[in-house]
Amino acid sequence: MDVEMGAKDNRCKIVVVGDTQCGKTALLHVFAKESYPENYVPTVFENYTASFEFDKQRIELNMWDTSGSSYYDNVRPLAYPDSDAVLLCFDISRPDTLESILKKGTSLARQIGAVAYAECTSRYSENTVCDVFHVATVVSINHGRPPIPWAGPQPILKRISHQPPPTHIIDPAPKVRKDRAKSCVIM
Ligand SMILES: Nc1nc2c(ncn2[C@@H]2O[C@H](COP(=O)(O)OP(=O)(O)OP(=O)(O)O)[C@@H](O)[C@H]2O)c(=O)[nH]1
Repeated sequence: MDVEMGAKDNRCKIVVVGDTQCGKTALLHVFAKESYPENYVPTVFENYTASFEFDKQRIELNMWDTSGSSYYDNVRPLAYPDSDAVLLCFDISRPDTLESILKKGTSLARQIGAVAYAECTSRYSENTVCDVFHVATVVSINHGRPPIPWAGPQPILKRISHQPPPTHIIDPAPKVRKDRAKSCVIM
């Protein structure tokens, strides 16, 4: 996760990438609009905002939803400049989406120094979605450091573990819990 936090305004730009239909829009919709989108509408580019108080600071997240379609491979990178965090998403019930994001995203993750891994289900648990964005926020305001000091007593961060070195991401593969998790995020 690449993090460059504006010290004065606490504004973060978070870009969400991953294969088509892996659940990016649902993730953002649940977090920013507190509702689950029942109908699938393919995204080209979409922006969401959310503001909240975190660790006695006012945080404003500006979240960029991108298309997972290869048709937009050339325009997607236009979203990356100035981002504080890039969420590399995959669908835990579709291993091909993990392979794909690892192929496309591992060099990006290495380049930017990915720091955390989280699972969530937008459909069944808003809390798990909040976990993802809380960790993204923690890492952002910690200037890219993984959320170790936060991982203990706070249930909200329980699911979060350090991302292993990229070569270990697939082996062992993340546990598949099709009933609960849909979207997973490597930050
Ligand atoms: N069961 C389940 N389905 C989900 C979940 N999140 C998204 N979906 C479904 O997966 C489909 C795709 O979701 P989107 O969020 O639109 O996927 P996307 O990654 O934004 O897709 P693109 O715009 O094509 O890149 C939709 O039918 C959603 O209802 C989830 O957590 N659980």
